[in-house]
Amino acid sequence: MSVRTQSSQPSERAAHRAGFACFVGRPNAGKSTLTNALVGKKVAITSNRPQTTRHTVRGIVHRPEAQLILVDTPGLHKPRTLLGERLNDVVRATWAEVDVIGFCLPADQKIGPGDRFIAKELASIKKTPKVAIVTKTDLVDSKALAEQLIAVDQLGKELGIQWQEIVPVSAVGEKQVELLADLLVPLLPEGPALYPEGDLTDEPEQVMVAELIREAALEGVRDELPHSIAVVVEEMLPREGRPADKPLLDIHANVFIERPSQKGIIIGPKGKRLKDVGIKSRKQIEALLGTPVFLDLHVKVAKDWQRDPKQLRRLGF
Ligand SMILES: Nc1nc2c(ncn2[C@@H]2O[C@H](COP(=O)(O)OP(=O)(O)OP(=O)(O)O)[C@@H](O)[C@H]2O)c(=O)[nH]1
Repeated sequence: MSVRTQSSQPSERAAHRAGFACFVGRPNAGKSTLTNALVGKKVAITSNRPQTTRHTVRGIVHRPEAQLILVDTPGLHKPRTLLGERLNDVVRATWAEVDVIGFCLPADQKIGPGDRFIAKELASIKKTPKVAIVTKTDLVDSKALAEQLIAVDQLGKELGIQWQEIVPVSAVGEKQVELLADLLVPLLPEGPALYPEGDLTDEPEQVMVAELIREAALEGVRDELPHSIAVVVEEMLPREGRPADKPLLDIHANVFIERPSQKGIIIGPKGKRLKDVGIKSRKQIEALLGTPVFLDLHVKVAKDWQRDPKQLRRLGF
């Protein structure tokens, strides 16, 4: 077993590398947080609720010797609806395309059926190199961490997966995040940068804005509601007639729910909840886009959108 704890210096003569990596793992494994920590800016959506990452968001790590493009996928899970099936298809398609897969397993939870389900699927993808990433190491002591590393090693042996590395990291504690990048880079193919320097993601801004609103709308709502919310940004336009040094971006977005009965939950008493969602997501959007924003939110009912292929397409799935 090779568990890395020290950063290595890139050799000066190393060829430039560029390629794609994706993090997989069960919901809440810490994939989005790790993507953010690697990229250094909020691009993927995190939440303490499972399955909030609906869109494939790419974060790009720029280095003098390499460009690492991170594809953040939703968690693979037992599909119960058409949306669930589509999400799993997205995950598998991503696995087949990338240069390296990072399998995230939280340090503070025993390896369970959810992890095994994903690991078995991973074992069937022979060609793509796989790195096991033990996340959230700040939540456990060194003894528990050592046990988890051994369990991950054994899981690989049991299923016939050869981990290229087993790397413990803490995205929140900023531990070993750079090391992880160091270890992923050599697994990428040699080649020039694929994106201009400075790009953090190629996800259309509107999709990222919609995700930020969705993230805010999910907070503090009932357990059954998260899967019933979708957000579509209808329009993003600079306000006309503003002085050049005081721009304002007008954003009009619709928050879709499945049933009229859910409206009250989203809007809250006297509209307070929706107002809070607007304030919170506006701040995030302003931070992301670097410009003051006027955010106009509307709640709409799209009946049973998770089960209706037409609605799914309209909502961007
Ligand atoms: N203490 C600690 N918490 C973490 C760490 N990484 C992630 N978390 C928390 O774990 C929860 C889930 O993290 P996410 O990054 O959203 O997990 P995910 O795997 O992307 O989840 P899905 O989008 O549901 O698949 C959040 O509450 C994070 O704050 C870490 O390194 N340390």
